[in-house]
Amino acid sequence: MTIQLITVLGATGSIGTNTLDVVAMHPQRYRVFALAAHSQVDKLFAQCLQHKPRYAVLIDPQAASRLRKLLAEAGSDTQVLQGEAALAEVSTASEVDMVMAAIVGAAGLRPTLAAARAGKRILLANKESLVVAGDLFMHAVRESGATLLPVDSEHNALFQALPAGFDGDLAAAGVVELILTASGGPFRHHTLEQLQHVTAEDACKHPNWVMGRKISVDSASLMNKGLEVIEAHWLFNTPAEQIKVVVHPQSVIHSMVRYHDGSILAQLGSPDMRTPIAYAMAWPQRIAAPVQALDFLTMGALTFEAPDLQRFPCLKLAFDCLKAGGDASAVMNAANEVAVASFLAGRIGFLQIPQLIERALSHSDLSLSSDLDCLLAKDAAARALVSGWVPA
Ligand SMILES: NC(=O)C1=CN([C@@H]2O[C@H](COP(=O)(O)OP(=O)(O)OC[C@H]3O[C@@H](n4cnc5c(N)ncnc54)[C@H](OP(=O)(O)O)[C@@H]3O)[C@@H](O)[C@H]2O)C=CC1
Ligand SMILES: CC(=O)[C@@H](O)[C@H](O)COP(=O)(O)O
Ligand SMILES: [Mn+2]
Repeated sequence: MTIQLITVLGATGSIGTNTLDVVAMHPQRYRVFALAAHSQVDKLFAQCLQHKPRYAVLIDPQAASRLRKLLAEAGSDTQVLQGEAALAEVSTASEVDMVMAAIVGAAGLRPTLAAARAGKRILLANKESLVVAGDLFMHAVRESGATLLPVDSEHNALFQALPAGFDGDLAAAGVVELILTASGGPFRHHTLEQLQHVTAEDACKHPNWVMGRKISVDSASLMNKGLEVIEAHWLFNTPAEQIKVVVHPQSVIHSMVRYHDGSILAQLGSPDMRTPIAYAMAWPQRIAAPVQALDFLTMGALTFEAPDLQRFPCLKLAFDCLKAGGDASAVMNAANEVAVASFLAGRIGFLQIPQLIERALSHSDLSLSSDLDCLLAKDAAARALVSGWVPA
């Protein structure tokens, strides 16, 4: 078996760490080419000692200098690169077979797009790449012949439940609709009054998944599901009208595909990202993943309910932006990133997140452009607007 080389963008995060768990379980199959992060030196240093990548990348120059010193003292051969351009370098190098795209937020777009343009096998966790620039990203994948494999648990489930070789023709595949499951987050039973007082710590206590702080807040506001609706639209060429969201608090069914003949195909599993990560790494084969097997006899009832758009308006905002097209989703995403960071920093309340996004959308001159520079300019403008509205 030939060993495949992987670059992990966002190596120190929740998805990055889970990816390295799967890599460590299959040393005869995978080896790390590069590990990249923003500024977490100590964690990246430990990962470099364990996985011995050829390159380590940090965005922050001081952090990169410190890592370089630590690795030299430890006698490591890993070379440290710094800055955004290095992310693209380690994602497009000719030796690289696959890129795990697990940087959080729109910051992940440029290197992931570079990997797409270079025709790599992309394991896509960074849903924001598709939310900001889905049209041009999918175009780049088609042009280069890159292989795009969804890691996000719902989209990985949909990919597994769609026919093999699905080419985006829903009617030909007999598909009626995609059904995304949502846990409902930690505030599923909260009233609007209670939602006024929740803290960042409350929001980061997801009932089923252990994840980074930004996506945890998105799950709590249902913006995560909104981002995922847009992600599903681009990945599976599915219009908003054929994407449904159902709240399923147990997070056992990861999503479903409804077919014309009345069949519904679902993918089930323990809520552990190492399953979709292993699936994407090995596809079309399957490899073992270090996850707990699902036990039907102890899991209890699986339940379903409709999402409440009054208490969680972010989901409706995302559907509206998808229907509007052009740069609306990029503006929404940028406003959400600033609002979530402000909430995590204790500067705004939870209910201000959708309010700030709505305000940003109504103050932006939305267009139907899908040009990268235009999208990035809209992203920057929305960030500046929302930052100006948040108390220091
Ligand atoms: N966590 C999960 O279970 C799931 C996550 N996803 C998606 O995967 C992505 C990653 O999520 P998650 O792992 O939870 O996030 P984390 O916050 O846990 O990790 C984020 C990673 O990105 C790095 N990073 C942040 N900003 C930059 C930047 N500007 N340039 C380079 N690297 C950067 C961080 O580095 P540092 O540590 O140095 O700051 C860290 O390695 C998100 O898009 C999320 O929506 C999708 C499905 C499930
Ligand atoms: C693990 C994963 O894919 C997350 O995106 C997860 O889906 C979050 O859960 P909810 O957004 O459904 O609460
Ligand atoms: Mn998900």
